[in-house]
Amino acid sequence: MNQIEIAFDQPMQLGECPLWHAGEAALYWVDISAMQVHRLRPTDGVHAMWQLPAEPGCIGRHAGGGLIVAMRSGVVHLNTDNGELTHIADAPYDTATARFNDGRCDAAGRFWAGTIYEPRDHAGAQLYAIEKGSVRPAGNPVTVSNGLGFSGDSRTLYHSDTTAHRICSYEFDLASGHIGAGRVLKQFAMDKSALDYGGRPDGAAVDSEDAYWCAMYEGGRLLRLSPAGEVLQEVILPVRCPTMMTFGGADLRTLYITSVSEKRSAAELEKYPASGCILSLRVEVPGRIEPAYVG
Ligand SMILES: O=C1O[C@H](CS(=O)(=O)O)[C@@H](O)[C@H](O)[C@H]1O
Repeated sequence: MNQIEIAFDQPMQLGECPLWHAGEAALYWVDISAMQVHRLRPTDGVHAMWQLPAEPGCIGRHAGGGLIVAMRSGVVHLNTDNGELTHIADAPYDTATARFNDGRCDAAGRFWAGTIYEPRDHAGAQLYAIEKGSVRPAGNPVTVSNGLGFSGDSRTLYHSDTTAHRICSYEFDLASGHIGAGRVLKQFAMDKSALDYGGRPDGAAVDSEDAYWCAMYEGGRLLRLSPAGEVLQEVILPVRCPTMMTFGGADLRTLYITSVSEKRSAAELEKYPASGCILSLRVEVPGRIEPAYVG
């Protein structure tokens, strides 16, 4: 197994949504709690940060340049040249109890963003498709929407509910954006106090062999699952709460992983001093270039 390295050593509070921009050879990600978007050019270490007025749950490349950003308060375009924000869509939920969470673009140029229902007492969150500035709910209600991904042929959509410890796969029609029949890809054990607790599924990325990489929050590991849900590989991490990964580098074989430092115990942070940092790991099978939002 290749060595895990620290790609960016300033800890994020709630690092999420790493996104490789191949055209810029740069890694973007968000710190949700700090209300920031970050960019790092790994070749020369140049780093930039944009401070936002609300928590960004997820980002995608925008075909016109810059990023689409799903913030608690609504969806915006971030001009990464001058920092300007332009409204795309209102938040389709009560911003007092929910915010956008994990998301990514599909190959037809839609942006998919799910929400997190913060009281976490019922499935009050939802996945949304954002297309030409309009937002529509899609898929089954969840409590914490996460793990969105697409197979290479775009005929499968992956989606997880972190709270339910469950990853599902659905039939997907790229032309219409319709989500069809689903099945459970993997159900994880839910007893958080068990000594062998392995964590719950957070963000994900699908590689070019259509394996589903999944960050196991509070599990301190990544899993690589086959399209049938078998565990093909496990990677133990030097953090307990990884949140998501993306494939980057010129060959798309560097996995960049975000993680969390906020609301973790002093003992955990002492044991895992890399908590919140951006980790990287060389892998055998490359990922794919992330599609962009076409507006
Ligand atoms: O806020 C977040 O927290 C969840 C983890 S959990 O709800 O506490 O289990 C994480 O999955 C999510 O991505 C993050 O935004």
